[in-house]
Amino acid sequence: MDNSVIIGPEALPALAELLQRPAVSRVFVLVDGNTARQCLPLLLPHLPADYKLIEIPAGEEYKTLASCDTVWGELTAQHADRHAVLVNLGGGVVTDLGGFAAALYKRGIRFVQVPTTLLAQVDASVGGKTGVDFQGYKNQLGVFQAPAGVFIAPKFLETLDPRQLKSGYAEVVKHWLIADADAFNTNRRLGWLTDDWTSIIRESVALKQRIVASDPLEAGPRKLLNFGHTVGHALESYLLTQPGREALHGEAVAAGMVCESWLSVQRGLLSAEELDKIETFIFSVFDKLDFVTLETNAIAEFALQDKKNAGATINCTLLEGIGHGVYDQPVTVAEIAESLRYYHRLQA
Ligand SMILES: NC(=O)c1ccc[n+]([C@@H]2O[C@H](COP(=O)([O-])OP(=O)(O)OC[C@H]3O[C@@H](n4cnc5c(N)ncnc54)[C@H](O)[C@@H]3O)[C@@H](O)[C@H]2O)c1
Ligand SMILES: O=C(O)C(=O)C[C@@H](O)[C@H](O)[C@H](O)COP(=O)(O)O
Ligand SMILES: [Zn+2]
Repeated sequence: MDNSVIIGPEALPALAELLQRPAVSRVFVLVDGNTARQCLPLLLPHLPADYKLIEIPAGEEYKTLASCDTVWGELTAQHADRHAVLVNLGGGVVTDLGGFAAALYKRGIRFVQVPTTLLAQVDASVGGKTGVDFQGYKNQLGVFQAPAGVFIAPKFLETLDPRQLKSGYAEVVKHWLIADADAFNTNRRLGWLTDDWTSIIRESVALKQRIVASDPLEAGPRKLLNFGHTVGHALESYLLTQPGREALHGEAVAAGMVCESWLSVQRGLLSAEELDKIETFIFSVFDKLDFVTLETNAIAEFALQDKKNAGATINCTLLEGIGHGVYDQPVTVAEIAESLRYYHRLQA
């Protein structure tokens, strides 16, 4: 899968080189309303003069088939052929949706990822998972499809809102918790703010690539990358149904990691001391998500649609100690609801 990940100032010149190849008939650039204004100017010098822009509205609520319709409609109106390339310039919503739309248009055109949020640079642009939300369920429709390249310019982060930066940091912490205890322990002492995002991105991408290479289609070890997401996606999906209470993906995953760490303690896999370290670090970065005890059953039921499930069994990724994820651990809706009540009782 996408072995071609270029990180640093050389990323956009390398993209320009790819787009100039004779095998590329046309270049389309997918943006959302914010990346059109704040990221496109940095990319412009690296695009051919005759590129075409396709814009969708910003936000998770637009990660839908309706937005794909916009993309497919524009590609069709412009007579895009199979040699066209779609450049996805944005956060995880644009890279997930753009990759999915490209994979389906005329049974597949090439796409490249130019991630502009920390979350998309450390996680969403890498590994070939693409998709959209459907009927309120996260990434319910999607395909595994490798991009023709991933071009990561950390400079894009200069315009990113701090809340979005933190959201991306949750996936970095996830990578440490499942596979790198040393990095977790070092960074929890240093705190989350850094002036060297490039190193964090390089290490996170390398860690994710190693896991993806071992299991690109998520039959086994790739499920480690879903730590925090059984509960996190349930929370994110539930809160998306509550106007004004939406959580960012990373915020929901951060809460999910606390809940799933607690479940790991209940299974005897993780010690109470380790849970305490995880909670202390997570709450030093993230505010607690706001929900009430009465809502926990409704939230937990969203996990019945989790993609790791087998039949009626909800399979969760848990921690067998910090730095060691373990996948396919059955949990029940009642246990998930209990973990949410534990989270709710915690003092942030
Ligand atoms: N495919 C995967 O492996 C994978 C991994 C993790 C998350 N995801 C998905 O990614 C999505 C979340 O991605 P996200 O957090 O990037 O959200 P996002 O794409 O909604 O971007 C967050 C916000 O930041 C704005 N933005 C983007 N880049 C900017 C920049 N440089 N400066 C200023 N504003 C900018 C966007 O317009 C948006 O408003 C979720 O849908 C999640 O499910 C996918
Ligand atoms: O790359 C993966 O594999 C992941 O699980 C990464 C997750 O951070 C990401 O949110 C992914 O989109 C979740 O996928 P899903 O299969 O649970 O929808
Ligand atoms: Zn995620």
